[in-house]
Amino acid sequence: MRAAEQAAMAAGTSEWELMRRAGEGAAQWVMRVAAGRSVTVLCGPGNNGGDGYVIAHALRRKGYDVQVVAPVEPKSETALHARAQFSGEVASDNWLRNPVIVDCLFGYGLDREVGGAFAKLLETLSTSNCYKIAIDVPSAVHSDSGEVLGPFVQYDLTLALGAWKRAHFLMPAMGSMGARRLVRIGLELADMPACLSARPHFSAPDPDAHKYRRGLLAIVAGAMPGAPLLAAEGAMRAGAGYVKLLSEHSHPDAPAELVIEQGRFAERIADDRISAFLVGPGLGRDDSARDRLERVLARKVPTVLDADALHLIDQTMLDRADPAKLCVTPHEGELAQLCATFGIGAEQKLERTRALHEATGLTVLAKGPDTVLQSDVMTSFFPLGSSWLSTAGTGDVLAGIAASRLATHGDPARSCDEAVWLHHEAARLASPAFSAGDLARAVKPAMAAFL
Ligand SMILES: NC(=O)C1=CN([C@@H]2O[C@H](COP(=O)(O)OP(=O)(O)OC[C@H]3O[C@@H](n4cnc5c(N)ncnc54)[C@H](O)[C@@H]3O)[C@@H](O)[C@H]2O)[C@@H](O)CC1
Ligand SMILES: Nc1ncnc2c1ncn2[C@@H]1O[C@H](COP(=O)(O)OP(=O)(O)O)[C@@H](O)[C@H]1O
Ligand SMILES: [K+]
Repeated sequence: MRAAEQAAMAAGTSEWELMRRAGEGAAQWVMRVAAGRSVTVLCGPGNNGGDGYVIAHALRRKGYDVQVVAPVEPKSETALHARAQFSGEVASDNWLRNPVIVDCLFGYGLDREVGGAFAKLLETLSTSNCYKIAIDVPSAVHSDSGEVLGPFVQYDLTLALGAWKRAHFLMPAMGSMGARRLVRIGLELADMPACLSARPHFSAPDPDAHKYRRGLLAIVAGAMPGAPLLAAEGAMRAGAGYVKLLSEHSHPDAPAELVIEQGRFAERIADDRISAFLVGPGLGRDDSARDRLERVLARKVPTVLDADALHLIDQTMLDRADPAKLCVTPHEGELAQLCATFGIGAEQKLERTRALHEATGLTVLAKGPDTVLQSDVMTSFFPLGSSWLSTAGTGDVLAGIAASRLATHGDPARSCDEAVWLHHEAARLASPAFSAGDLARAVKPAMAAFL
């Protein structure tokens, strides 16, 4: 963000002009929400506070009753300029008298725990029943890590200025932001190493399609039958032309359209029409599970690794595989396990995800409310999914969808990206209180949203 702002300034746009665009753009949103009600703007010492004075000035010009509360005077030259323009009341007390509060205490310049008068203001804000708007990021949020460094405030609306920051898509910060909207200020944001995933687009199968051309997915079953069946239910609706379950057991409850192959595993996986594998859900962690995983990895076919496979995989197996064709889909605990296996010391989710990719070459889809995808080219973040997804088996469904997409085109990063969107849309359609089976069945109508 700083680099993009520096580039804009080097090209002739002043910092004041950027602040004016940011503040006036944000003020449009504030007015839409306030709809004539009185507004209090909290202004801090830096340029986030500067934005606050621009917002206050813009509201006042439109006839709004505006109170500014600022514990200290601005420190930066541009913020002082903004302060000088605002001719209304500026108080330094802790009395927030209006029904709409705009928080401009700190933006991405927050670099330490919030204390003193600023913390008191945020505490007052947290207990007030007013409508709360955060400008750029909530003021106690560290914009790079998503950590909350002060009193926790639940906002109704967060207006990101110029570009999304990482904290807009990382927990715990994202959980405090309410609705999130982006205010554009004309920055060039090409070649960013991180982005918000763009909605994917799917097409109907080609006119000359047949089941193998559309992709044959082989799901490796193991000790527990439920998880691979859930994965298969998702996979059959996510694009692959043919989904098979390779299993030693019979599955009397399996749907008729799911082909179950029993018999010698080595022969089954040798079929060169298989365009992707899914290994892990229900696999187990014994020697037989390890043996199956090793054999699949040695095939060097695009593969999704989930659940038990994430506990079994190690460097020796990876040395015999082609990591560029593999994606792993860990939840928090599995990510911790993978980091332990591959000697990664990072603490935070984003750093762990990136370090795991760096160390292994695997495409990493780190699941959770703040899902992060790390591939060779990009870190991707996603809009928030339904919190009803927090139920057992939904990860198996996600793995099935990702493997199905992988079977259709063979690109691990694209598969994971598409799978998150399909999973979220299926969850939206199946909500509320769905089971993993309901979710898998909702993948079919979810597909329609992306055609
Ligand atoms: N630089 C630019 O070109 C633009 C910046 N904009 C705004 O500027 C913000 C960033 O501005 P700044 O870099 O000035 O940073 P901030 O306004 O976020 O705050 C930094 C100031 O707060 C102090 N500070 C940090 N943590 C503190 C704490 N815990 N307790 C007390 N004081 C603390 C710092 O010493 C510094 O004085 C963005 O978030 C955005 O709102 C926008 O106006 C768009 C243009
Ligand atoms: N609170 C939440 N909000 C949004 N998505 C969630 C939430 N909790 C879990 N999820 C999603 O639900 C899925 C859970 O996967 P996982 O933990 O592997 O479950 P399981 O192993 O039971 O299948 C993941 O896709 C995750 O991103
Ligand atoms: K803020």
